[in-house]
Amino acid sequence: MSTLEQAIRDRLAKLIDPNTGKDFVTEKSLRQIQIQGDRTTISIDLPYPARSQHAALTALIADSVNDLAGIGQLDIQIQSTIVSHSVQRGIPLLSGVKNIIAVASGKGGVGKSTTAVNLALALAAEGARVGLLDADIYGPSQPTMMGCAQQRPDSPDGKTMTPIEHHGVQTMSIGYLIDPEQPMVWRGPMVTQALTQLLNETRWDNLDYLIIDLPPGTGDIQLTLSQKIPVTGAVIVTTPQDIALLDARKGLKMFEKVGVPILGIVENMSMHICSQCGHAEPIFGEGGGARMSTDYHIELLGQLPLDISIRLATDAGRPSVVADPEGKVATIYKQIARRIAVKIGEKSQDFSAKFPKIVIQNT
Ligand SMILES: Nc1ncnc2c1ncn2[C@@H]1O[C@H](COP(=O)(O)OP(=O)(O)OP(=O)(O)O)[C@@H](O)[C@H]1O
Repeated sequence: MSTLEQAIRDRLAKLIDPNTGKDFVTEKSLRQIQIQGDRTTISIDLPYPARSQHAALTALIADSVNDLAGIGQLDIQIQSTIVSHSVQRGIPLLSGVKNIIAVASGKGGVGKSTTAVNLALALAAEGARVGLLDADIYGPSQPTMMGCAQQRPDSPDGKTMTPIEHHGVQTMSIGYLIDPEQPMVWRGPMVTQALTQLLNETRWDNLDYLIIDLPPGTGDIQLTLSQKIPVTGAVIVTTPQDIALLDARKGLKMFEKVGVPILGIVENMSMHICSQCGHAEPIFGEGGGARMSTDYHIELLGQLPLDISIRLATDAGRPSVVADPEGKVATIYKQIARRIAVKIGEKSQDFSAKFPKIVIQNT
């Protein structure tokens, strides 16, 4: 290793990636340093998608090494590689999907589907390949929120379905297959079967992340699903209200029971901001998510205001991250999505596909 290469490595070993809080050497994202004549190329390979961060990271790295003697013309290349991470023991990974993120809530109406759809869009905006499975079988709202309620999935082989791609996300929902006017009167085991079928019989195309919008609650359906689906981590959506928090706590316990790690809590409808005067009022209480996060040592990933623009955007089939990508709300969703991706990137990798299966036979 040349003196210059060592000097660059030493600088990057002290430089903190603001997204992970770790230096570039510890987070193993420094892939290569190439010095050819008066040209230096530094290649960074991040474990999380970060298109919106490329300019800031490039400037940060350039600033930290620019003064080194002999660096010449500096070229900083940043890319992301998302790999599969471990899931519950004994459950095989799903073909075409690297990581599954379950979005859950203890009770209905807290904004779980709105959060799931915006997180999926935020990860896609950062450059990841993303899918969204609407498992909210009693109230499939994703087709409307994603603006593709009129579409029907194709089944070229008559056995599997091609997901419907919209706003850059591959989607599947029971809502595409049933008459939305007909109430669903399915019992627990039928729901679980329908959902696992929907998940397994969709031809997910090389996804980095599949977001699953789980049915609300913590009953048998949710428990069975979390035992059958290979989940990398779960996100719990709650409002700051006590009752919603009590239910969210049950959600935490449920995932703990089946060995699914909790990536964090999203507090929705944290504060109402008056569209007329800008006055902020905590309609659903204050600080609940933060208390829960402290009590259970779980990260509070972010807080969304109760904002009419969020409802209008999802009703119109263009969720906030698509409708106003640089707006305040989209920025919060993108921050939450990045935190989730970083947390997944820190988890241990799943090597099951890389190692041969060892079978010990008794003779
Ligand atoms: N932060 C917010 N500000 C304003 N409206 C919101 C917000 N979050 C969600 N909503 C609206 O609240 C309603 C319920 O949201 P959503 O369908 O996402 O909840 P849910 O928890 O998935 O409900 P369910 O599980 O019963 O389907 C929707 O009309 C949505 O547009």
